[in-house]
Amino acid sequence: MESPRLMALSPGTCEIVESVEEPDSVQCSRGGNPSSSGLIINEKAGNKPMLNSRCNYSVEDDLNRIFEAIDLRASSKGLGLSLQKGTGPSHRNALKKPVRVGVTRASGIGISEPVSLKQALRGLCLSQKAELAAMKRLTNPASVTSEAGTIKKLYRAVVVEACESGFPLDEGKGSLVEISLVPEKSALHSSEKVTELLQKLRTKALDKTAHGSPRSVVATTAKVTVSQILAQDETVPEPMEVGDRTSKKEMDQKEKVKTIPSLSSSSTGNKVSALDEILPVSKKVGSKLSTPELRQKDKQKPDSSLSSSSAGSKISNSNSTSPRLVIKPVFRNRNFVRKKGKQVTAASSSTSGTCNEFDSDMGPSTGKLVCRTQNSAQKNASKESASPVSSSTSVSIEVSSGNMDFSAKKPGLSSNSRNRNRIVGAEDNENSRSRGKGEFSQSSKSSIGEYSSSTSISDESNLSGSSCVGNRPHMSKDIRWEAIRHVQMQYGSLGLRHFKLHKRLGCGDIGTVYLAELIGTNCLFALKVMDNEFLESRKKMPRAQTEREILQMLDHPFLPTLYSHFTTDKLSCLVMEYCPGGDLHVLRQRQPTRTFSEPAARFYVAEVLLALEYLHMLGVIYRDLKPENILVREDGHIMLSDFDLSLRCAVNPTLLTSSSSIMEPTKNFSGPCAESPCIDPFCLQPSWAQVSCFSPRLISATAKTRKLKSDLAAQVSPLPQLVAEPTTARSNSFVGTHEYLAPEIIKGEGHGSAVDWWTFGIFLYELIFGKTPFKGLGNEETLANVVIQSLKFPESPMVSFQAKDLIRGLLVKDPENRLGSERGAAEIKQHPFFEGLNWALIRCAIPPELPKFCDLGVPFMLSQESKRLEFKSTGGHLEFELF
Ligand SMILES: Nc1ncnc2c1ncn2[C@@H]1O[C@H](COP(=O)(O)OP(=O)(O)OP(=O)(O)O)[C@@H](O)[C@H]1O
Repeated sequence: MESPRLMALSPGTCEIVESVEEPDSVQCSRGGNPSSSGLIINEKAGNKPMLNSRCNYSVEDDLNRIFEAIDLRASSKGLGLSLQKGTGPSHRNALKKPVRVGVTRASGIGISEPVSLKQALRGLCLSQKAELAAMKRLTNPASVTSEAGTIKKLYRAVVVEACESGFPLDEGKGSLVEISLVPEKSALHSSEKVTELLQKLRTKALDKTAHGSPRSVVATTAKVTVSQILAQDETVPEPMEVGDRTSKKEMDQKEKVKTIPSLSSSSTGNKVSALDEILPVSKKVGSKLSTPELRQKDKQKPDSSLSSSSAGSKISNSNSTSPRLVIKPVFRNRNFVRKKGKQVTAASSSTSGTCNEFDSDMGPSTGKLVCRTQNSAQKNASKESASPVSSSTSVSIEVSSGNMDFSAKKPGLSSNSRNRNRIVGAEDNENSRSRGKGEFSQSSKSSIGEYSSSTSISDESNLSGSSCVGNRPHMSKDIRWEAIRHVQMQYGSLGLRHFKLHKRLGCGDIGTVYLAELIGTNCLFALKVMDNEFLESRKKMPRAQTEREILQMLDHPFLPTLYSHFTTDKLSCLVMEYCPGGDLHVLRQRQPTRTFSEPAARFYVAEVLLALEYLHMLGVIYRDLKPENILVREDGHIMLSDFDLSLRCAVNPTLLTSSSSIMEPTKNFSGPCAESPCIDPFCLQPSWAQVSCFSPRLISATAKTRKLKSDLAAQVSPLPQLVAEPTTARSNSFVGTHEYLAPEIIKGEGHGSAVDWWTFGIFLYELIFGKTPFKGLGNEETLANVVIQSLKFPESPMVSFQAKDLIRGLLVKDPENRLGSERGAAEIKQHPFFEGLNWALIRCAIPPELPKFCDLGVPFMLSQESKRLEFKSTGGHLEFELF
């Protein structure tokens, strides 16, 4: 039977397919119609979801019950839960065996004792921040109601099925208990052009692979551009794909209807920030504005409506003949995901929504051109003068209808081109989309953003309140909160007029960032100014909204704090934490060798990893990792910035339990023994060990003993594993930066959080080797290389085996076999490259030394004598000028 929700989807808006799979938490928190709740479990069994009462369930209680149930069954047999390989539908689950966590996991949680979620998280070695994030999410009333309800049902399902089947959990052929608390969400969105391109590319790659060794493939493809491939392919008939695809599509459609009956229609709600609610509406301001403090009146506008969606949740029990209990989400079948992705890709290609933006992005905008020119000038200026604020500096913003014209004037500046693979949206128009980086970046890899509003899954319940003030525990003592509050209280609202702009820090795809001082407070902020009309006309409003929504959620030492945001009739502004150290791209170039030492790289990637882990736990797939987006704080620690290309999706906390299986998956370790039993005579590692054979030879004897002990401990006492990252979320958006794009994005196969681990691998590679691994002569070649070319390491600098092994594990082209794809950041943290790193205390670690000429000369608190900017009205344009 066709789901009414599925029918409600608008044709081609594949993202809605994703957005409708919102957990029922949304329903609960919004008092939504219970019938539209996505939960379908037990309904057929007559167990009506207790929609009212379930809001009171405690996650911990439910988890405890699960653990108790597991414990009972396990202990009654005197065995731990055992994972046995099965066949059929649940076979895949056998492959999803968690790699056991080391010693630390043995404490805190155990199967023999019921444990709380908090304990479980602790035991899983999650960093405190990550733990807080997960706890916060789970203690969020909306999440609790959803997840507690779901867990309860899962619990029932486990117990009922176990009882009915008569098989205890540890008996029979398989006892993997895999519990997904919420369904995966797929943001299906595609670029027809790129999909088509890569379809051909892939066909070509396969042909090549079939006809030669990988090495010869590499050698050949290095010279073949995508256009050449396409040109050749035009003469070659497509191999029966069309018919197949149609029938596949139909089958997929049926499958989708059959397996996802709970797809719900998306709902849209207007979101008015708490700040906006609190603040009175100022007088509407005209196009002419004069001095910032006196004449600028910001009209506080309610935030644009955010597309919200509710989602269905489905938990299907495997009807395997074996006594396995597998409770897994619909999209666990990744083949299905792929099919679905393709199907939606095909469907969306008939609509213009996505492509419109893609196309519109191709055209150069006046604003962007001006911005680029000026940026070049400014970049040069930063070379010539280390002084961040010079008296001769002039920064102006011009806002004209439809276009945003940013300009920064510095006398005597020459252009300094630093285009590195710059395109956004179209390969043939790369120069039109240059992204200025202000003084910080001297080179930039522009982000590709084929994006539609539906990709952004707005979920108000996920936002920790729209007020940005005072709800960031880790920054609660920050005087900047007080400063903002003070101004708000004094003037009733916060607006542009309360800031003086000192200089432009850089401009991106959707706005320009200024170093701004809150007048009268001496506090500095990074003020991101976006032109509403420009955003609307370029269909970039969803990106701006996504960024703001994500920023509002963040509370992490390696992520920016959003202090406030306000909207006038012309501009949208984000008041963010200012990061004075520049970005890692520039910092790398300022290293004597233009590369970071391995310890320095390890430090930076470790902090980035924690930030990504936190984001994933919040249901954010970052998608745009690159050195340019890693800003350096005053204290040398990092801050991941720029979230407009991020994907919001449901977190899919998964409890993976396996036990006696001592054959831990080694596929994620790409050492010589990763794929098959080790035949290396020097390999001392037992065949069941989870590390590749290089470990015994490279790690210390103590570390080796510790490892073996922990492995043995894990063997005796296997523990359930909580994976709280969106490992199965899916999107088909074509977003990212060429050199950093994951193969699955390029191929348009649908991607999930594993793209962040791919970019993480490229990122580490670039920090260490000073270049990205697949860069071609042009963007097309780069894309082709990403998909086809095998990974190679330069001979210099000399890099440890661990570093290379980590990169190899991350840069696995198949996302399913990529390190991190199964258990997220936890998997990566355990890699020997990070051996000895104290994750919890990394904030207190001493960061790599910053070059003296870093932009740290800008005082955190400006002196009263500092230069200031004022608004100036010039014929309909809004200008800020330094005088
Ligand atoms: N909080 C901050 N502190 C200091 N500089 C910042 C801050 N945020 C942004 N910048 C600078 O401003 C520039 C523009 O940032 P922004 O996030 O708008 O765009 P972007 O990173 O260039 O990319 P995109 O076009 O994808 O948005 C950045 O390159 C960075 O150098």
